[in-house]
Amino acid sequence: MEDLSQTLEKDVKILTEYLQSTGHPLPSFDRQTPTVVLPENASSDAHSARERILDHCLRLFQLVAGPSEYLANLQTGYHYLSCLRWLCHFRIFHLVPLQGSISYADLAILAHVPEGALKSIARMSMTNGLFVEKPPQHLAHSATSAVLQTNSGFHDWAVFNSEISAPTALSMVDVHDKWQDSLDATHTAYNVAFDTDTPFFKHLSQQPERHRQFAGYMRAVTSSQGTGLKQLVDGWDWAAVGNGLVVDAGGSTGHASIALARKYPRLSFIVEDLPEVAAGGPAYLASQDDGQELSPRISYKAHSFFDPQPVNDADVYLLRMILHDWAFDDSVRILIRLVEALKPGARIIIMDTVLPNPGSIPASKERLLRVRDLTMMQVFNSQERHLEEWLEIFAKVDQRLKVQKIEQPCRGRSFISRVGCGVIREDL
Ligand SMILES: C[S@@+](CC[C@H](N)C(=O)[O-])C[C@H]1O[C@@H](n2cnc3c(N)ncnc32)[C@H](O)[C@@H]1O
Repeated sequence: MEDLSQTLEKDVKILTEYLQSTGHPLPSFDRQTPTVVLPENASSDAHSARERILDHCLRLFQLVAGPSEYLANLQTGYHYLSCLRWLCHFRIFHLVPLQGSISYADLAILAHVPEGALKSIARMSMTNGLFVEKPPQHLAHSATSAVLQTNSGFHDWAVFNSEISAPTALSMVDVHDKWQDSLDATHTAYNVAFDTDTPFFKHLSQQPERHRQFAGYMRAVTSSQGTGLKQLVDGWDWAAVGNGLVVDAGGSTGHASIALARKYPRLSFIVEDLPEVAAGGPAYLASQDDGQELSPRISYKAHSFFDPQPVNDADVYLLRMILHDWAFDDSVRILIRLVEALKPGARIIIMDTVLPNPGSIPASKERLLRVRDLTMMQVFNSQERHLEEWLEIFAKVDQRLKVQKIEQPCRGRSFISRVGCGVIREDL
């Protein structure tokens, strides 16, 4: 315990000195605090210190709570999520004003909810950083709860996690009772939880509000510290592609292509996704401040990556956070469609997680990768993969495929490790 607290003290000093010397605000519970503590381009020492602080705080908490308080603390996780769902559903994040406060009594009338329940749920959420009670019997935003009003992607993320991901996770037992060894994309915890035999993305596409929410969820994931687009934009030598064409396969409404287009003005992009998703792309692009300027270089195409690839003159085919959604055989099929379309010198860039060995990175980081691994299993019967598992997929696609380069952008400082993996046909 003392060792951990001594290291913690040193790291707090490193982080504080960095923030002060660069004019960034210190972390605070103040309502106006920035949503990100350290900018992505901060020094790697500062990022490493912050990561160690997170990890040591977690370990100190577990150490001092001791085994006897383990279960009591476990309860907070599912209660925080059910409170989050309730607060989103009754629009509490939007009804509490960004400036000042509102009394519980007035808020209960506006939200059409019982005042007593509102108080209990808000007060539980306050123990987790959402809202503050200031003055007494009045609710005001904290910096974190305010983001759930001001950033629609984060609100979508909260709804999606509490309404879809949490019930899915709780159905793991039922799915493995029912289908022990099946890797079928319709034999998942999601299928059990939502009583459907339709695979996730198809099921989503049948519910317009849900698939809109999922696009927001993806944008929120992309703007969180550690999973940001900076790793995509700076983690590969895109400038070397010159004035080439990039196909962003499964590119949602185009946030990754937009980020790349901003930094690399010579590149152009075709964002492909399922018809319902691709249809929302132009409006999303138009909603960007520079949307008009970028639009000549970004177009959208309804296309399933299981069908023959219609664009065969691209220089890069990007699969960002795609293959982890698909089990081995489907991942092979998706890649085969791209290999068929590769012109000489073209490449496939895969941006996905390469899992570390258990215990080889701090638990505060590893647990977020494991969340993703479990989510892939629960929703798609897929998984996050270790390097050997990636190599097995590539070998099955085409023996001529070779991995050209594997990069871990921002090594040791990204909150979630992502690896860019360039694959190119050997004979081209
Ligand atoms: C996890 S999201 C990744 C989105 C984006 N590439 C990113 O990095 O944020 C997976 C995307 O794959 C799309 N998708 C699912 N099935 C597809 C298919 N058969 N063909 C094309 N896109 C598909 C989904 O609609 C969704 O936008």
